[in-house]
Amino acid sequence: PVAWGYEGDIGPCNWHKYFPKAGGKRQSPIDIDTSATQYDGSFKPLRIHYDSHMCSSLTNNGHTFCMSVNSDQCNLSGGPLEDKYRLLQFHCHWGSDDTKGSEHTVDGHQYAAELHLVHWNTDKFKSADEAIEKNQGIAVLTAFIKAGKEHRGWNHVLSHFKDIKKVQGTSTVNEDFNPKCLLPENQTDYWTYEGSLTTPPCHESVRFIIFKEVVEVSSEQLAQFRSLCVCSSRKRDTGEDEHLVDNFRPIQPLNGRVVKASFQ
Ligand SMILES: C[C@H](CNC(=O)c1ccc(S(N)(=O)=O)cc1)Cn1ccc2ccccc21
Ligand SMILES: [Zn+2]
Repeated sequence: PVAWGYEGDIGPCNWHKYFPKAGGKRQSPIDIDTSATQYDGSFKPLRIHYDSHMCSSLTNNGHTFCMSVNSDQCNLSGGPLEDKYRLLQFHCHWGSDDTKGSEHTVDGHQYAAELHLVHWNTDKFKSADEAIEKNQGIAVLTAFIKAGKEHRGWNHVLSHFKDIKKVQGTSTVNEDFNPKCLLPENQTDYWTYEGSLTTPPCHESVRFIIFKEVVEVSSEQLAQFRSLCVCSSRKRDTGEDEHLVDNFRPIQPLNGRVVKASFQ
């Protein structure tokens, strides 16, 4: 597989050379210009049904941490979605300090981090690997994260980070954890638009649902995101680990797409 990253020759400006879809017309992330969003009164309530008795595994894939979920009881439907989607994994994007890290921006404002809960369309496709590259195949519930008060739910995930500090590290998470606790309280106000995977191969298969309410975690918890290492144990010439930070893609052209709002 072709190596890609977030800086230098393998960075986002060159992804299109090996991953042609990265140069497509409906790429993500984007800036949400709230003065240009269109209210859509036809959306039904979002239905987010997750159970917490699901065995999951947490991995450092060298680009982010990924909590894989293998429960067929974690489903998403309603809102702008025509079909039923199943939770596959969740992960985050963050920066090297609290002033940057989210992928989407709102009126040009970038948050400290962004949570992606990735679901695949079980009505239209037989597997996640098929859905990942097809239109309407993927739905990503998205929450912005800012530095503030401690988030106790996040500690259930962060407590496993010491096992995945190095790339390809994996840890099994078998506790009574429901990822719904990572979402904001207000789940009726969101923006939604059709985009792409924000990492190569950047398939244009994603409907983003982005909550307006921002989730708070403490600065110490944000620092734990940054404790992950991007390389195996390759030391930089200065001898210290290379940390996994600034794993957010720059915003992409809207190309005439309209961002819908579930609220006025
Ligand atoms: C893409 C897939 C690996 N990438 C993702 O699953 C993924 C999910 C969500 C996002 S985000 N940040 O937009 O939420 C980004 C990437 C590998 N893979 C699996 C099947 C498959 C088929 C062809 C090519 C690659 C394939
Ligand atoms: Zn993501």
